[in-house]
Amino acid sequence: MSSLPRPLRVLRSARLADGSLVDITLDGELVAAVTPADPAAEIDEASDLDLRGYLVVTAPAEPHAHLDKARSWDAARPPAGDLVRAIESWRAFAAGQTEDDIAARARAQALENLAAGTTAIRTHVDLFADHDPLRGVRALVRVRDELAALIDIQLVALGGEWVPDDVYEGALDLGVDIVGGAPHLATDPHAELHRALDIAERRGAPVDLHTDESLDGPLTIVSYANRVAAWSQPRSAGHCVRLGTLPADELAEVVAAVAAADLRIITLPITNLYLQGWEHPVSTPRGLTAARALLDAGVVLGAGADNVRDPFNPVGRGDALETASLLVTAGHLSLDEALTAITSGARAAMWLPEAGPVVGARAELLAVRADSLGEAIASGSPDRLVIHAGRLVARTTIHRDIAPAGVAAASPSLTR
Ligand SMILES: Nc1ccnc(=O)[nH]1
Repeated sequence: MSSLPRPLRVLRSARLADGSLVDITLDGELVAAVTPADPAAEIDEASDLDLRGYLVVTAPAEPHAHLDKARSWDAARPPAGDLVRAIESWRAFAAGQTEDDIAARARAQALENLAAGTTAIRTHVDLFADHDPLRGVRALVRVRDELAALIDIQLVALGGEWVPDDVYEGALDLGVDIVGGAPHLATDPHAELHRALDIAERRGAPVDLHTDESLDGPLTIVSYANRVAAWSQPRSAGHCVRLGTLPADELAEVVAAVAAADLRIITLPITNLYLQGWEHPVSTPRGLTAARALLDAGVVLGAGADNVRDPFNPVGRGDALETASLLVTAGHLSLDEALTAITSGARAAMWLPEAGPVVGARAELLAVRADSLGEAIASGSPDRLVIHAGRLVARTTIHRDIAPAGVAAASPSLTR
């Protein structure tokens, strides 16, 4: 068993998103103090970090991943196209995938996300329709437990109408945390919605459903919101791209029901901009939820990447700053709103406790080399330090001392 990374004591001279320069004092897994930076303070190499030149934000969380599918694009060789095509390609490929194959890809993807600053991931795991429906679940339970010191992983059982109740229950018995599903894909979407919610209710489990992932298909989210409104257990809805194409009056009613139920929404711009709209070659309507209307109604909005380099999406870097950048360009969110969606919004959509550079919050922090939030989101510098539970768990380094003078001069963020 390898030892845990060292606990940190003080992060010196970090810039926050509001522009202030601070020292951040940690106490175990929590932030104990955030005080104006003291440039004269001694740096203790054993327990402090010198963060001059870095912006420090709450570590991103990925509220909706499919680690079991990640990194299968090259081997699966799917044709380009929409959601139905992606599901078929994935199923054909998954038939030949062992528990070890799935675990290896999932582990590699979780570590790529971690290196980019993500310290919590909620991943859906497919329940298969074949001879061994739970091999993906066993693989992901293993990866979650192996990486527990580095990253918090939540597991969602992703079934469909082909998955009997006892397979869902088997996944929960193996240690899956959350009931999932994709009712909009079923022949009777409302019956499938209520079946998933019945299982969650029976088990007292949280629920996180793929919801209305199409531009013009079924609308189930109002029934979902109404059914869970009085629940005590956590509930979230991913995708919700159907909301993005509703007329304003209908959208207002939907958003009101979602807000009243404290149903938390997870938007997934990278994958949904790829998957939806193929049937419209000109002025393609794109797959994004109604982010502005949801935020204006006070709904919790988290943002993630969804699929990474698999039959559902050939691209993606496992980097939440890429998601934030798309929220600015495709979703017209402000830089601050985009940051919130990938950090505290994503954590709230996962029903995780508050984290970030705030007294009393969990010490989940990302330091990225940048002078401002705009620079961090725009440049996505790979020069990052990642802190999970008060410990340094990942660090990428550019050797500035040996960078040729011309390079340093041309790129101010390479100089100290
Ligand atoms: N967007 C997605 C829908 C269903 N399954 C996936 O892996 N991705």
